[in-house]
Amino acid sequence: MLYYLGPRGSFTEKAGKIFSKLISLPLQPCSTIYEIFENVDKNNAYGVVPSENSIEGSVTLTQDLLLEYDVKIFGEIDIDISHNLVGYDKDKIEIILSHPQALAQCRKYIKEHGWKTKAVSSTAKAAEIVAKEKDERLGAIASMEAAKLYGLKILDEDIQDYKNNKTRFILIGKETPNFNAEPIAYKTTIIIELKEDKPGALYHILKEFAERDINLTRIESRPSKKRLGTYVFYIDFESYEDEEGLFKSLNKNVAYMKYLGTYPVFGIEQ
Ligand SMILES: O=C(O)C(=O)C[C@]1(C(=O)O)C=C[C@@H](O)C=C1
Repeated sequence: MLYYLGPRGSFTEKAGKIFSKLISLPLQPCSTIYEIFENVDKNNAYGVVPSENSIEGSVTLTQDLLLEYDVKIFGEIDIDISHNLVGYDKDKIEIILSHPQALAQCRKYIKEHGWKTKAVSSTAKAAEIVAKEKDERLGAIASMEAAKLYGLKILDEDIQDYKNNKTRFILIGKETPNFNAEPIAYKTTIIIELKEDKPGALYHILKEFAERDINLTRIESRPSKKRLGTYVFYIDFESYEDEEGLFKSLNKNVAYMKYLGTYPVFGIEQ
């Protein structure tokens, strides 16, 4: 089974459909990202979750759960995200419902109209609620598919604050799946915690990558949640032959390291 953030018509479903073809598994909707991680971990299943967006940055819940749960990343895909205002009548709208990431990606547009906002579990859930409530004062930010599925009008198209909007989705699981297509690249993700807070501590980590000519594609810090001002670092890098050698050297300078996997990146036509 391949779990995704539902209901039907969410952007995660779009990514889910692609992964579902790639690993030949049926899709099953979940109502939260938490529920996806739970199902993947308990049922030895797969899940597709948003990991970062080109406007709003990290999906922080996904990042935190990658550290908490015993799951690995097995694939990655970037999806074009075009948000739409959906509902009944634009002039009557007072409150906009959507996923917090979508509300943030359309922050300027919402502010220009002076609407209030309400965060819900996904863009498709927002459309579903607006359709059920049949209240003209409500609008949703959602996909065109969601508008069609839930019988709402598309009142404005492509409303995100920056046009070239993309979200990166990852495939999570416990065991390496078989893919029936060729990737465009391979990547590795690790999470590290520095040994001590001293001058050059992060430099000594980054030096290991620089000396081996490894291209980092992301470095991001999240609070360690142990003490204010202490962090864990999420590092993505392009595939490298001698990972064992690299990890051995890194281990000398880190208090903790979690390997999230070396996985294929797919570039599927959308
Ligand atoms: O709400 C949805 O449709 C989702 O699939 C979630 C999500 C996200 O969490 O980033 C996915 C893509 C967009 O960036 C907006 C929302």
